[in-house]
Amino acid sequence: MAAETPVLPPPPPIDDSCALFLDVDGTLLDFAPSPDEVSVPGHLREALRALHRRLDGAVALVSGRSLATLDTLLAPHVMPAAGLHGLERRHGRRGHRAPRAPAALALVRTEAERVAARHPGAIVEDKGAALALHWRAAPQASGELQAFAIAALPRLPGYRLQPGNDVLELRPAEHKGGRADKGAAILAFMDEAPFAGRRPVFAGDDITDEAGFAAVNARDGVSVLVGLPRESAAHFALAGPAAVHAWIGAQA
Ligand SMILES: O=P(O)(O)OC[C@H]1O[C@H](O[C@H]2O[C@H](CO)[C@@H](O)[C@H](O)[C@H]2O)[C@H](O)[C@@H](O)[C@@H]1O
Repeated sequence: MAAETPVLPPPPPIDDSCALFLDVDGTLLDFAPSPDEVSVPGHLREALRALHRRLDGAVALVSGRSLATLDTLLAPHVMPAAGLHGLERRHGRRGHRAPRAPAALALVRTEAERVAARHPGAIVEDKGAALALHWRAAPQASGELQAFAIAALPRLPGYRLQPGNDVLELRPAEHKGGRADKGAAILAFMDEAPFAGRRPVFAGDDITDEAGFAAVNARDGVSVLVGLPRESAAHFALAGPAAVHAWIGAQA
């Protein structure tokens, strides 16, 4: 008989010694049929602003979205953030840009769009250096889109597949020869004020968030899996974005 997925306890309250790292889709925001259809509730903007003040600025978004998209979603609030699963990072004047897209990616995108066009609701999201093939609103496209991405991978040297929630991405594996994942991004923030010296806390829902969980666990931090129970390195769990909003909105 297969071992049951353990039921994880809720995370402890966020206190003033924490450095808080937050995934976006599926953690702060409810999923929508397409990337452009998400909505950011007013109370969430307020909670993020209040936390930013309370933790002396030690709050960052750690997302698969691009920094430009995160800024648009949260405008006018501009937060420290890592985008494209750690391929880009911004903290004031520090951080690094995403690598340039190789010329071959443009042709791969055009071909992916042709595949997606056969399935109403399927979406190709151009994120610059990364390309995401979405099937949330077109589940029947899942097999064809995944097969396309797997077949296209050898045409993009240095790229790898990034699975996610009803999505498969083609993305650079590394950046400037170094690790480019959510864990590396969190550790880079933790080397900088005002994050340094605090206890890292990271909440996320997806496979890409596992690298973040491992990073905060290694620093005796708090790792929070959001959503349905599954095998994970996280030590704590919350049921979904509404529970995350209540947690980050509560005073320790
Ligand atoms: O790391 P995250 O901040 O969670 O970003 C992961 C991906 O999120 C977006 O896609 C997901 O959310 C969409 C909107 O709810 C949904 O339609 C899609 O099915 C999800 O996979 C975003 O579009 C991707 O670029 C991010 O990598």
